[in-house]
Amino acid sequence: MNAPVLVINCGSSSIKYALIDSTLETPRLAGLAERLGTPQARLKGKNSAGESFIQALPGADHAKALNAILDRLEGRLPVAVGHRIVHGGERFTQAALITGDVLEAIQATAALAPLHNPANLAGIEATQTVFAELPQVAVFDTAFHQTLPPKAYRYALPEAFYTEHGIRRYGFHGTSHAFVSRRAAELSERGEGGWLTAHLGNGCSTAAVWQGKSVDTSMGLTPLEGLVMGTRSGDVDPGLHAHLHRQLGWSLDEIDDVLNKRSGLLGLSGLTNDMREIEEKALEGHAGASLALEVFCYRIAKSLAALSCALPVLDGVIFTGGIGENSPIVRARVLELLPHFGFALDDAANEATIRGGEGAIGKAGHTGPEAWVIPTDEEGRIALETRQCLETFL
Ligand SMILES: Nc1ncnc2c1ncn2[C@@H]1O[C@H](COP(=O)(O)OP(=O)(O)O)[C@@H](O)[C@H]1O
Ligand SMILES: CC(=O)OP(=O)(O)O
Ligand SMILES: [Mg+2]
Repeated sequence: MNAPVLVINCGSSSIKYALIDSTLETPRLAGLAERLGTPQARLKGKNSAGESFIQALPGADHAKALNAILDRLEGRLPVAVGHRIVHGGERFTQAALITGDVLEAIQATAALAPLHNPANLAGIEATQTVFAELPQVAVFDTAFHQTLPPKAYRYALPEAFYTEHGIRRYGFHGTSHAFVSRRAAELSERGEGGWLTAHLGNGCSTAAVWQGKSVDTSMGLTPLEGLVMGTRSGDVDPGLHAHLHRQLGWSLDEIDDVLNKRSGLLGLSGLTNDMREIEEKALEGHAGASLALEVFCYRIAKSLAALSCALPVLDGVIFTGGIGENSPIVRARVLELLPHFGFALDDAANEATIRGGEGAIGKAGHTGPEAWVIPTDEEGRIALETRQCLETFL
């Protein structure tokens, strides 16, 4: 089965797409429809020759954007569509062929990922209209973390919260943590062993992976728990909600909005959610940007140290995502904050590993835990799981 899979990652106002064949070749026919539903809506991407294009799609909705994407596939018809679905609850431990029953289950978890699942569902609906004959597969961010033991996934809350309402830690970015930990097992002489993974993009999370299985992770019931992110606060005192409500009169929607959309790097710096700009301004001496960078790195280090408790042996740490792949400053600062772990950073390798570079950034011959940069490939992994699902079910 060599025909390509169309991978779709639908957000509330954007659709990321990639057409991926079974060899996972690059450059890929891939792109992003953004600002959907506004006069500035546009499609930008790369054709199969690797050339960039931008196409204005004023006022386009998801369905219109999908039609424009279809026109950009250069006549290569996909064999299936693979959708990134952020929350799959406890039901989905692997990818699933999308049937009426599966759609209902995804709808039922929408309340647990209000920023992500409703948009994912809109994407499935629009895709089912535009690509009516193609099988559609759901690949879940939560699936890889379904191997967490109860001590890692249960909150210390009354039992009925879990048994009656499904309130537990689920974890996200599973395709990315799975991809980079498998890749490290291939690249490193240490093999599967125990790896800490740090996915640092707009959303950020860490995971502990023991012998290929996720055993703990920083995100929880929703993708708000854990690290400092672009606009998300990550962990705060749970008492904050009652305080904001009782003392300051904030509504639940306002609290949700500030923690998800106005906090993180943006909130701390008062400037931006973009790490490139944070680094630039911090270098110029901007106090807010410097603090944002410091808190961001400290919280990653603290999370990695905590997750190391889930591993019998620590073989190494892996950085990935837009920040993890491109920021030698963040990687160096995080490792400096973990002196007891015995990492040995090779400064030259760290500085040189950017823009899609893959490799070890620890000193050669060092016997302590390794440090790696591994570019993630969530789309490639979704295409692979989509193919495997088709082979099982069709
Ligand atoms: N050269 C760079 N240096 C530092 N940060 C970078 C660099 N390039 C990209 N980033 C950061 O990566 C983040 C986006 O990560 P990415 O994985 O692309 O996001 P998403 O989660 O939306 O896929 C942004 O904070 C961006 O500033
Ligand atoms: C789950 C999550 O945080 O996803 P993203 O990084 O795409 O926002
Ligand atoms: Mg990304």
